[in-house]
Amino acid sequence: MSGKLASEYHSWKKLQGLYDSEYSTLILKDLFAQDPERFAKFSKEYSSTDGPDVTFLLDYSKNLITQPILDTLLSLAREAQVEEFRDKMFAGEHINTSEDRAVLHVALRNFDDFKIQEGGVDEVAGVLAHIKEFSEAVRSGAWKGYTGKTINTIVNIGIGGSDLGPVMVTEALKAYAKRDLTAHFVSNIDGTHIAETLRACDPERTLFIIASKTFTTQETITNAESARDWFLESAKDKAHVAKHFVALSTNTKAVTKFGISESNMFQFWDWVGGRYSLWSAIGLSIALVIGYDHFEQLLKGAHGMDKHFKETPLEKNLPVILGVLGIWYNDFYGAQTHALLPYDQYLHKFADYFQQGDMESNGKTVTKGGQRVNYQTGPIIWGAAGTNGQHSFYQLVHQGTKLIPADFLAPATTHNPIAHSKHHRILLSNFFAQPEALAFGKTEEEVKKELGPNASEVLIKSKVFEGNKPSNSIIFPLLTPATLGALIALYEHKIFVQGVIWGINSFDQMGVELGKVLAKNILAQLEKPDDVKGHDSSTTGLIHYYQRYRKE
Ligand SMILES: O=P(O)(O)OC[C@H]1O[C@@H](O)[C@H](O)[C@@H](O)[C@@H]1O
Repeated sequence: MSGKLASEYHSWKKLQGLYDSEYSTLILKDLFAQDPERFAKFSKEYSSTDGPDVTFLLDYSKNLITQPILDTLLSLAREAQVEEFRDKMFAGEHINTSEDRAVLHVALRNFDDFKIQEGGVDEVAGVLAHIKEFSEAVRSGAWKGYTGKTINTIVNIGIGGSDLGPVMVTEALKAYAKRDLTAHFVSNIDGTHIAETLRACDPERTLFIIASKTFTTQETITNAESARDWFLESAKDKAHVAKHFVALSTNTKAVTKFGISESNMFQFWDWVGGRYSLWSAIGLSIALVIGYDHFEQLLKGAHGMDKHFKETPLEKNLPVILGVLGIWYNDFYGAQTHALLPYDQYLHKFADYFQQGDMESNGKTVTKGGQRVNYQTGPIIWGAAGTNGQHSFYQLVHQGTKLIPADFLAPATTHNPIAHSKHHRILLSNFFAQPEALAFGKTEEEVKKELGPNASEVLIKSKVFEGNKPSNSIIFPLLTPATLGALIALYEHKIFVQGVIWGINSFDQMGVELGKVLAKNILAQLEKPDDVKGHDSSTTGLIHYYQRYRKE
């Protein structure tokens, strides 16, 4: 972020010119026909340079680009000082300017490789050791509940970044899970969430993990208090809380006030953003479910990607390539959304996770310098696991009027090769087929030939696929903890690159505050109709309607 609006950059203007003059000739079918080397030119294999072996292929050849367009997109990244800002992030500079904070989730998975200056960074190893010791004690059965029984259930109580990362990763790495330890995740303030979860829990064998960076989040604290009340109905003595409640937080004072002792608190620091916190103490539930060693592999896989992002020239830098391709569609093609489509059931929460990761980071209208942008910023992120999506929303992606750039992800091999991997081969055939269909479509001539001479004009038209829909494909050998770590870090850095180009602060989240303030005010007015004051007629009418049915 050089203080300019992105649209003021020379490369931005050049891209607009390229779009205007070449848009109509950017036809994937032609681009592939013209250049037999297109796949070789526009695909890259990632291989980690240290730590656990991670490799994957990123194929970005099915994008509406030529080499000059990609070069100009990379010039834009350079002009926006992506490299300088990346280096500032890794150096611990306070690039989260509105909150005057460093942005150092990379320090949580650094293992002493990069030199990072910031208070707390030297405590990371100690917290990891605490996570290791505690998770091993619980998993081995050495940690006992208040009646001397082992723990067989964990309940992570958190929301947003204190929930979505652990949920996504524990689902993604279920193949590595300890099967006799059940994990629940309670996030919603709706009492149904905690009530239904507690029905499945035995107070003598349940560990509650209260995950909250601030330890002030209304949903989390209310759910935690209800869990504690439920626990004490059986345990009676408050002293037993120590064996069944731990906290993950930056706020020691609030944690101890809640009744959790400091020795059962896992610390992290204000330079860890909530949506970047699964690598921190917030990952305790992950370590409990998959074991500390696998958790460390996850971190090391991410570190490998950090190294790639930090040290690779922009032309070969995968997060940068994904970032600028996203800008091309978002800002020049006018695409509103971006779909994440993993062909892996284990990754069924991947898009949910990056809804917060991307949309809370880059859903901003004002630059770091306080100017209103005159271009689009963060896209709407959505998606679902393949092949389920094919039977629901793909119709619109293929034949609707909207351009939806998509990323397809899949493992070449599966943890569950049932029926001699028949399922997996069918899954992968769809993973290969969908981007092909999106890119190349089906012409009217092809449809006519298929339907024969008697087909009606209307039927023919309805079966045409215009194609020319862009996508990236990412294929990796197997979904291991280290591979998942690298993939998450890939997307984190993509989001970073885009935020720098748009000139926004990707690391605050002021936009979630107003609703919280209004809800607090309304909560105090819910009892009596006469208390309802200061609202528009719609809000007042809605609250009055509720009051007709209100119960204790
Ligand atoms: O971990 P905490 O402090 O309870 O916060 C949970 C979430 O709270 C939300 O309000 C924030 O927008 C998220 O970024 C955050 O992850």
